[in-house]
Amino acid sequence: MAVSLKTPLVKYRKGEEECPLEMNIPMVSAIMQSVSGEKLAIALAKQGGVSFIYGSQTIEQEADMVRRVKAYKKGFVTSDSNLPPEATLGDVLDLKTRTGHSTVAITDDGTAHGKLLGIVASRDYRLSRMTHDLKVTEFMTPLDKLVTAPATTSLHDCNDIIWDNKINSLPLVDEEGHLQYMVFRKDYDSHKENVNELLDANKSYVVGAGINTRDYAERVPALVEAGVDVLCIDSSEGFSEWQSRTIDWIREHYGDKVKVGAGNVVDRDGFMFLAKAGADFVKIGIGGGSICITRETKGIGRGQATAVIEVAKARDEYYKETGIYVPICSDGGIVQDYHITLALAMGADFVMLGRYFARFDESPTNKLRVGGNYVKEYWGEGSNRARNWQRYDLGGAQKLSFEEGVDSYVPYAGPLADGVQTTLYKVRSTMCNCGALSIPELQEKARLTVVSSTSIVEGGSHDVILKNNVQNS
Ligand SMILES: NC(=O)C1=CN([C@@H]2O[C@H](COP(=O)(O)OP(=O)(O)OC[C@H]3O[C@@H](n4cnc5c(N)ncnc54)[C@H](O)[C@@H]3O)[C@@H](O)[C@H]2O)C=CC1
Ligand SMILES: O=c1[nH]c(=O)c2[nH+]cn([C@@H]3O[C@H](COP(=O)(O)O)[C@@H](O)[C@H]3O)c2[nH]1
Ligand SMILES: [K+]
Repeated sequence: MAVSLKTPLVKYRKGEEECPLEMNIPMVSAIMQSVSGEKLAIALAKQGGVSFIYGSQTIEQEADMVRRVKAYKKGFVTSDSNLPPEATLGDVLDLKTRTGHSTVAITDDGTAHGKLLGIVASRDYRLSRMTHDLKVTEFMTPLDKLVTAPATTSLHDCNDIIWDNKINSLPLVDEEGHLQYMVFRKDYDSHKENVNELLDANKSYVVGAGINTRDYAERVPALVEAGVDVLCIDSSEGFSEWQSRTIDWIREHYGDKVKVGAGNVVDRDGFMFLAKAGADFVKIGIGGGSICITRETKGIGRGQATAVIEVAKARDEYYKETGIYVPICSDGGIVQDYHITLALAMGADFVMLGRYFARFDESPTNKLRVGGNYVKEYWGEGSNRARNWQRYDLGGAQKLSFEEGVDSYVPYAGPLADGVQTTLYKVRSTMCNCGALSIPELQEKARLTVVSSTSIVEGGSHDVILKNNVQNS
């Protein structure tokens, strides 16, 4: 389909200059422990969107996650299964159970970047003939019998070496013999280009990170140093002096070079406040998230559609007055794929999703089997589980005594790439129905109408006996 889902992530003088940071799809992942870790960030950037790495962790941990996303090289894997030469067959088997990987690098210090001594793969041992206390050095394929390549070898050449030598994995070593990466034969298919992938000028994946309105003077420099592309202040309350102070501090120290979104707001005044404070984008949504109980606990918030429609008007008004287009993001509450299309039609430039992404393989949480179904864990940033990492307080040392989010399970949904591609196929298809080949065109052409509850029932399958539900006795 010739439909473009390109959309601006940060403000720009529309009509006069290119947006300095655009996405290829209108999706970002929520600033949450249970959603946006480095794996999800890489998987989403491959599809053309951006993750905001969660800020509810130490500055060092967050900066390290950003650094690892920026350092990621497609097809080059940092080995997660490594053992020292003293290790035994028993250790190999234990490690295999833990990582699920059957290729183990034997390095002098047992780390991913130690001096490479050999490789153990399944074909190197026979459990029926060997005891668990046998040393790996007795049965590994030693370095002098291994095919390796210099760390600077291109992925294309690595794949040729793998095919020519009929091997399953190729270790890449630096000049001192330290292991740098592994390239695996089975990953070959995923090495092919992703047409939508979102890269910076150095061909690294684009990644965002969440910040707060307290430790920004330390956190922002660490994230910038790690190579972050865009920041976002993570809070339920954007219409606040704390946020303008945070943006002021960033402008004072970095000018416009460091991009920072702010939020959340739910009305015109909130948007105008943040736009004037200098936010690069503005995030909308209080209380609508699937794990949010803010409206129930505090009685604040607003219906998501009402909020998006009002803020979109304010954005257009601000653009008319100043020539600056400040993109807006609808955050939370997306359940059906078509809700994304609706949010865009109502004027959002992109959407932020938590529950949606938490369901995929790449989210950082455990996959469990509950009641015969696979699920993944998903918890709110305002839940005790998330807050326990520490920062939560009300100005002083006193801990908040009530939760604003829940801890939950969501149905497991497989790999992110498949999920996102299916979702966006539907979005594009609806855009075609509306005669729109781009998001701005959708915003202009889509006709929104209020529906009754009867109409919603009518819209689903009804008054038929679904074959799936017929019990065969
Ligand atoms: N979108 C939503 O509806 C909601 C989202 N959340 C999520 O929960 C997490 C926590 O959100 P919030 O509770 O809004 O966090 P927050 O850190 O923005 O605010 C917590 C409290 O600290 C105060 N505060 C902020 N900066 C301060 C400073 N520099 N000095 C002193 N006091 C300061 C605030 O006024 C507020 O009372 C975020 O991840 C947020 O996205 C939580 C509730 C609702
Ligand atoms: O009231 C809340 N308590 C929480 O604990 C909480 N954690 C996240 N969020 C917000 O929910 C958004 C994700 O929503 P979805 O799961 O519906 O995509 C996120 O992007 C946040 O805006 C919270 N809101
Ligand atoms: K809710």
